[in-house]
Amino acid sequence: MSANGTEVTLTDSTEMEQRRLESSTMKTDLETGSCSAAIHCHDVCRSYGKLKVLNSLNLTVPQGQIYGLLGPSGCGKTTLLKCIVGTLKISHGHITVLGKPPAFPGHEVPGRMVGYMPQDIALYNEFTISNTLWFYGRIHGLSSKDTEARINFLIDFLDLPQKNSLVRNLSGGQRRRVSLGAALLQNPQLLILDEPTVGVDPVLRSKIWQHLVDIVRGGQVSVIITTHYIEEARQANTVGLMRNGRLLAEGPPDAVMKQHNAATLESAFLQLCEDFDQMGTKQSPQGRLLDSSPSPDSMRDESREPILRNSTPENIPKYKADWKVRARHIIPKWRNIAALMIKTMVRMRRMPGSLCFQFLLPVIQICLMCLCIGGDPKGIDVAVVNNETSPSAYSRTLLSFLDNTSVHQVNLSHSKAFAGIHNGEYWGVIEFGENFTSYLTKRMWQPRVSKDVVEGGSVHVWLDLTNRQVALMLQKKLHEAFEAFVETKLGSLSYMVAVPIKFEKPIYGSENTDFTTFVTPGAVLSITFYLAVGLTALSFVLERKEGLLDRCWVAGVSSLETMLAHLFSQLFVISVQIILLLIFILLVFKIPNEGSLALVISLIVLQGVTGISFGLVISSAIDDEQSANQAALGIFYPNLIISGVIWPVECIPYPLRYLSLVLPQTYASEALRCIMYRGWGLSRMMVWRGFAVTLGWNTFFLMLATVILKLRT
Ligand SMILES: Nc1ncnc2c1ncn2[C@@H]1O[C@H](COP(=O)(O)OP(=O)(O)OP(=O)(O)O)[C@@H](O)[C@H]1O
Repeated sequence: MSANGTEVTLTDSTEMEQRRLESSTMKTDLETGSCSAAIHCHDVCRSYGKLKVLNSLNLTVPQGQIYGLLGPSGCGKTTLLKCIVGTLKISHGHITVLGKPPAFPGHEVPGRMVGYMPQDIALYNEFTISNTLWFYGRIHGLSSKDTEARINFLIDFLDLPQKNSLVRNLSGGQRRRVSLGAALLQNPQLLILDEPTVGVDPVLRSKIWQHLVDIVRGGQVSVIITTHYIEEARQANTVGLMRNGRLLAEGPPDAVMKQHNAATLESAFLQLCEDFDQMGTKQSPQGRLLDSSPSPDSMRDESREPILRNSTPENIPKYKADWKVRARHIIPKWRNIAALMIKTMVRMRRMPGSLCFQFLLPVIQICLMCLCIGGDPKGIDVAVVNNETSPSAYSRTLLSFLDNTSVHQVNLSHSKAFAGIHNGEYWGVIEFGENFTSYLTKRMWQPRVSKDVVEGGSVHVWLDLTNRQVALMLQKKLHEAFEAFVETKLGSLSYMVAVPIKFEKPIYGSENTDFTTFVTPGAVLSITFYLAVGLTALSFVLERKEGLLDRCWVAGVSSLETMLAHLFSQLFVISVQIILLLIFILLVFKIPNEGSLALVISLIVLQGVTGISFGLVISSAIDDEQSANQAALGIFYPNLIISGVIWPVECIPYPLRYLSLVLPQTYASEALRCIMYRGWGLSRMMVWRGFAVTLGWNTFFLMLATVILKLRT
């Protein structure tokens, strides 16, 4: 069938001839990059799970033309555009864009050659219009002068508000125009615009179309545009009418209308849909929804090939884009990393509250920990039953040595004291017999005494052992009080009643070491690690959800560059956090540091990097904030508990202890304790092992995140 000189129906034989041509000329064209079509899609299939969205689709966007891709909502237009720019992989078929498959090594698609405006707004809300355009200008390597000139042109052309206006304060239509501006910025050879005119007033819509007509006039620029306003696509050189993942027709708008004797493109499209539905009902009652066929080829249905097709011999594409390789530039570009880092800094500056919170949160956490964990309990109520009445009785002297900040003595009768402890009012009962002083004197001075003397000369203590920390403190305070009492009464002879075990000066650490001292190094590492995980895990998830990651990728930013830029920016935040943390633990809470401060800082920074890398893994693998949060929170307690941060690893039962040892913070916490409390350096195994394990995890997480991100973009 021929509607005019350029339109022919594709037959089986021409299809076969085309395939033959494709395979024979593939090599040459990949090498030269020459192709008369700006975009050529051949037999393209793409599914989301069982849902077949693109179904053996063939499409050709001629060089230097506007191609209007039309179709009802959900027919697969956006999916097709994503496959064309390379953010989605196709499951079957071939695509060439400007002569080579998308993401072909060395090809600037994705990159400077393509301007992509996704359907989602995909703009950073904290940016101004100017920040947005500068950001893409940097990525495309435009000079400052060119960027400035293009920004001024686009602001004027797209009728944008002042360039210092924040994106978050713009209306939906204004944002869409900024997004279009970002796609037009570098004057790309190919423009891929997904519904650029939605929410744009008719005057501006016609201005945008006029601009597209102007830019393709020279024959160098090609445009593929999707729109819901079918009639506006009459200004396109070619339209493609899509339905259920297939192209129903492709050709100049007038020819499409003429062929269907329709007065409007819309009615031509309606008629095509009806024809297609009739054919579909006869041939396939199930339609296209369920992909039950294993072979895409077997699903080819030639009767559903485009009814109109622009397929002169010159624009039959000669390629085969069977490239599994999605590598682009392997060596990261500093230009892209710098652009992404500047982006993060600008966003941080625009959110001072959030930045302060990020800086202060670790300090608040460590302060709370040092203040609330590890100290002695205070003001513990203890019932005292003293059956001695004399003011000079030893019992009174002994009680006077009991630390009264920790122990609050309540003098009671025996019955009231026991009633109180049973009612939970007191943590213990301390009782002295009526002859305590005389019996104790006998015990001190006489070598042999009866059991009754020993009994009567003892302090009797009943404890509520339901709170181990309180009970241990009471035992310790009673021992200290007794030692002080003996010292007072016996002076230089006090050794006579001392326990025959003498604790000499400690080799490492101080005699007054407390639980806070043990827990602080591990807590510092955990806090740094988890804050980094939290901040990172969400950032990528949100960027991906808003289409920002895809947009950067299409602009030419690789996964590795995204990772490195995020890592470097977060290092800045971590550095400030660590400086504040160290000031507080060393200067305010006086936690000792016998070792090298440089080693302490390095280990904490490296643990922060471990947190960032792990956050990157979470955000690369998970798509929504809730699941990312759950993953980050889910590992928090198990990791904290079995890393030996709060309780020694030596208490962990065996199979779990092996797991504990391979976790990122177990050896690192031990190493930090060795540096800070033993003053050890890198020559000690316990120190270098902490560094080695941390570095190992960093490398593993970063590689894993890069691979996941690469596979998923
Ligand atoms: N990530 C996804 N996972 C699963 N299904 C998806 C996904 N993205 C799109 N789809 C489905 O694929 C089909 C085609 O979607 P697509 O966004 O390509 O349509 P469209 O033609 O661009 O629609 P519209 O004009 O409304 O934007 C729809 O049925 C949609 O629900």
